Parts: sequence; structure tokens; C-alpha cells
Amino acid sequence: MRVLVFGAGSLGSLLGGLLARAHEVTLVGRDPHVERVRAEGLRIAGEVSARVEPAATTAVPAERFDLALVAVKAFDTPAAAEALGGADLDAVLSVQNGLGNEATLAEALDAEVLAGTCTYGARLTEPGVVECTGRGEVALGPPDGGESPVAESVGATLRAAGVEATVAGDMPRRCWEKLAVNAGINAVTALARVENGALVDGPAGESARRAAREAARVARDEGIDLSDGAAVEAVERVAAATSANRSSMLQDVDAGSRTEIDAINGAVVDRADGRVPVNETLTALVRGWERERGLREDGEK
Ligand SMILES: NC(=O)C1=CN([C@@H]2O[C@H](COP(=O)(O)OP(=O)(O)OC[C@H]3O[C@@H](n4cnc5c(N)ncnc54)[C@H](OP(=O)(O)O)[C@@H]3O)[C@@H](O)[C@H]2O)C=CC1
Ligand SMILES: CC(C)(CO)C(=O)C(=O)O
Repeated sequence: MRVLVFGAGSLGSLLGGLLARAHEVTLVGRDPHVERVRAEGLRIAGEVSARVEPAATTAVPAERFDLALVAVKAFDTPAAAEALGGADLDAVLSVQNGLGNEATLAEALDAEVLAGTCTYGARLTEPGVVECTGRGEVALGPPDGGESPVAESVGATLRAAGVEATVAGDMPRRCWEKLAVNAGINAVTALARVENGALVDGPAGESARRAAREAARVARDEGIDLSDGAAVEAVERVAAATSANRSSMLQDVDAGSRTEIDAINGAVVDRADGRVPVNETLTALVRGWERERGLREDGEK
């Protein structure tokens, strides 16, 4: 299979590298990572060890691909959609966090767009080297739920390369559960400057549980079967399982980089029919920090 990975940062390089064990993979990313992969190949370290030689480029080639994996941060999805329009794609799979990525891609692209959730952990440690910080799985399927032969075929493509993959008919519920987890953990850990484990029994944990309950309520208003209890249980389970992690939003704040607040807590606020005070506060605080750092465009909320 010919696979294009748009966004060869941490997760894109890990999944692209794993897929390159069985498929013809092209990574689209930035220099100096792209240059190094071209010259020396890509090394996967950590929980998986491999050395692979995918193609690597900084622009989408005007060629046909069976599958495009989208692994940019959520705020880059509109640009990804535009760039991917230059290729001929059969299927597109978003493995990003946050809500709304699939809709942005589907609006712009003439390909079947699938929703994905990913629990692999990845970190680009230096150009040409990606660390697998945790083995997980990719769940994928149609964004509105149900079955599709394209989803089955993409699942088989991932599994053929040894990537754990589940083809799921309930992606709306899975995406909302992951969103509730990220809405609970990410902004709270970023603002409190604590590792995920501090939410299990620390004072910031109640804010995380409240944010997750609000997300579950908005999900139910959209017809998704996600109880408050299930959302809170998911936050507590993930915080305990990743207790030593600095969440991706805390890492972004540490690095002085833009966060995915708009697609996580901001998405809960945008979709809420009524007040979601904890998500409103978390969103405003992180956006306020981004604004002060000059990370938000003029005119953005
Ligand atoms: N890392 C992880 O373990 C996991 C991440 N996720 C999700 O996956 C998504 C990606 O996360 P992550 O891999 O950590 O993010 P990264 O920032 O490491 O990777 C994204 C990469 O895409 C590049 N990029 C963006 N726009 C373009 C473009 N137009 N052309 C070429 N390259 C581009 C970025 O470069 P630049 O920064 O220079 O713009 C960056 O190198 C997020 O939604 C995240 O929440 C989900 C599960 C686990
Ligand atoms: C699951 C969790 C919270 C792990 O840190 C994550 O997805 C993130 O940090 O973005």
C-alpha cells in the first residue's frame, strides 16, 4: 500500500515508521527531520526498536496514495486539508486529538475520511529519531459510526505492519470519551504545572473530573451514550496509567508553543447548549496565555 503521512512530528513519525515496515510510506514534515530521514533513514527507539527508510519530503507530492494519515496538531488541520488536496487519495485517517478534524478534512477532500483515536505515545527526540513512549492502539472507523469497507481495509493496512488497530463502529462515542479525557487532564495539568498522576488524588483532580463531566453532558446532548461516571472513570484510569506523563498541553506550554485548547476544551464550549463553566474557564486561561505569547492570530477568540 502507498501511505502518505502528513505531519511527521512525534506521532506521525512513529506511525509512519511502523507502517514503513510493510508499506511504501512517504513522510511530509519539516527540516531538519526530513533531511535526516532522507540521508540516514528513521530510527524508532523506546518500546519499539526499528530502522526504516521511508521517503520524506516537505511538500505533498502530486501522486496517488491509498491512505493519508493526518498527524498535525489540530490548529494545523485546515492547512493540512489544503495541502492534501494536491494528492490523489483513496482514504484519509485523522489520528489527532480534539474534535472537528475529520469534518475539516472531509469538507476539503474528495476521499473517504475516517476518524481515529490513538493511544500510542511518541516523542521526536532528535532529527531522524522517534521514541515510542508507550505501545497503544489505533481505533478507527466512519466519523458518524457504522461500518465501511474502506475502514476495514485501513485497519488491515495498519495490522499488516504490526500496528495494533481496531475497526470500530462507535467512533463518535470513542472520540467523545477521548475528548473528555483530554478536556479533564490536559488544560488542568498545563495550568497547574503537574504530571498526570497529580490528578488522581491531588487538589486539581476535582477540576479535571468536573471538566470531564461537562464534556459528557455535551456529548449526551449530541446523542452520544457517555455517562458522567464513564467520563470520570476514563479520566481517573488514564491519569493513573500515565501518572509520570507531562500531558501534551503541559509540554506545549513548557515549550512556549501553541496548544490544542480550541479543539479540546474550546470544542466543549462551542458545542454546549448552556453553561460549561469549568471548560469555559480552562479555555479562557489557556487562550489568554497564548494571546500574551503572540501564539494566536489577530481576530481569533
Ligand atoms: N505525540 C503523541 O504521543 C500523541 C499525539 N496525538 C495527537 O496527534 C497530533 C500530533 O501530535 P504530535 O505528533 O505530538 O505533534 P508534533 O507537533 O510533534 O507533530 C506535528 C508535526 O507536523 C508538522 N507540520 C505541521 N504543518 C505542517 C505542514 N504544513 N507541512 C509539513 N509539516 C507540518 C509540525 O511542524 P511544525 O511544528 O514546525 O509546524 C510537526 O513537526 C495531535 O493532535 C496530538 O494531540 C495523539 C496521541 C498521542
Ligand atoms: C492521554 C493523555 C492525557 C496522556 O498525557 C494525552 O492524550 C495528552 O497528553 O495529550
